Amino acid sequence: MVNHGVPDTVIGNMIEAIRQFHEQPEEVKMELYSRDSKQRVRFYCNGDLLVSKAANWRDSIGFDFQGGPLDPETFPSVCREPVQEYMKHLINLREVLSGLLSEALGLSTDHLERIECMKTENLVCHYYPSCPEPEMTLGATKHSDPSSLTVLLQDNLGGLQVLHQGHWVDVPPAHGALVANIGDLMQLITNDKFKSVEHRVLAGRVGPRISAACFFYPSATHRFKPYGPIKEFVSDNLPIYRETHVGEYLAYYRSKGLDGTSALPHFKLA
Ligand SMILES: O=C(O)CCC(=O)C(=O)O
Ligand SMILES: [Fe+2]
Repeated sequence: MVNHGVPDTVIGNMIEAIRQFHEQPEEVKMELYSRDSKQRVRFYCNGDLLVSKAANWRDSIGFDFQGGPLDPETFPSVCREPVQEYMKHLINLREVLSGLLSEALGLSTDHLERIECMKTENLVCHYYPSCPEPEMTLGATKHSDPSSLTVLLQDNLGGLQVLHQGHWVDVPPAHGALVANIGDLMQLITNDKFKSVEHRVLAGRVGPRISAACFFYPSATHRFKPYGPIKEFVSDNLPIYRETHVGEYLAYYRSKGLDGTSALPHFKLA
């Protein structure tokens, strides 16, 4: 447990703003509708709809800061200020977490910062409508995140589960709490010392459920920089993974969709 420093009001405003965006008339949201991940601010339903076998019961609005700052004018006005305010705090939190994770790995405090593996952000704000037959589908199918680290804000409805020793375990919402999840890139660069967490979201009869996932990635200038297991973790062990870069990792991850299998084995050395 870490004091994340994001005031309750900022969290409350953010949840409310996401709700307001998604509860606008369809035609207003459609102005931002895009299935093109190069579109930096976009509204979409099921990022993996065209490659996945089953649809997830949710809509999303994404803000992709990976290519540098976004002009706030491009944000929908209903959520402009709350999103900007929330992201200011998350950027501070990223520094704290980056230091703590480096230390937990036995590296110098600034190690992860220096290799810039969580330098940029992609914020995705989800809306899971109430579902009349929740046992027939999922809010989000089993997956691990492709990022280095994800910081997740969820409202008070619950539904998030993590896979622990073969069992799905609820991550009950705690007022004002954020959840930090290790992503695939972190697992790759730590040569499995940190494991990315497999998780899913149940669909619920009670809704809407609102959440915001902030994915931290290497900086955009490092989109094609090779990342492989950090040398400190391969001195006693063999490297488990080959080098890859964010461009390649995300392209493979997206081509697969959230099909319930991890993208990481594809990058394993034989
Ligand atoms: O909505 C949630 O709690 C989880 C969202 C998530 O796993 C994701 O966006 O990758
Ligand atoms: Fe996720």
